[in-house]
Amino acid sequence: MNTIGVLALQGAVREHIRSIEATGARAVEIKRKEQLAEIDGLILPGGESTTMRRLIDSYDFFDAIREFGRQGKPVFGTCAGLILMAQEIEGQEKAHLGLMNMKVARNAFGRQVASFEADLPVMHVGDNFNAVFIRAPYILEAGPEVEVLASYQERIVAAKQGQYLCTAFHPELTDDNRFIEYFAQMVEQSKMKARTVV
Ligand SMILES: NC(=O)CC[C@H](N)C(=O)O
Repeated sequence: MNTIGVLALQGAVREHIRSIEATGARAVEIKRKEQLAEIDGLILPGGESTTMRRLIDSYDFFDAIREFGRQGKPVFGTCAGLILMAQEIEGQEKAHLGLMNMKVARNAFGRQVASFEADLPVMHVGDNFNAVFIRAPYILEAGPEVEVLASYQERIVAAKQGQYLCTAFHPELTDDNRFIEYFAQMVEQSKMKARTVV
């Protein structure tokens, strides 16, 4: 059985746990970096990226998460998690984990439309995915190795780069489990690959 962890320092953790369990995988709240050794994939949840970064540093997660990804293990960032994964953040001198070759803008849909829903076609996932946006970022620029999975009003809102996956919206807030199932498949494939290498 595959085990997927959710970084549980801040943000929408419980909803992700529920959606992971709906795929049949085991779900674990990750509160200490040592727990990363027990999981096959990691979710960085929505919340507040600056606060989450502060907690990542105080709990010494920074290098541990980067190393987790470098081993080829899948990491999925939603909303604030997407911001954490970007190599560049508009208007900020420094990025956070820098796992994906992309530049992102925070709170990018403006105040009036801070939260909204849209039904989007998502590559590999399917049509009419109910995307819930909450003070969402979007991807301003993506490098050639980044595959765009979904856009909304010509802004990129979901992407994949190898073992890294991210969404500006919150798939864990809907009952539609197709997105998390896609991530669970990435986790399964990376485990199979690791087995054949050994
Ligand atoms: N729902 C969310 O995760 C919002 C992200 C938040 N606006 C940030 O900049 O971190």
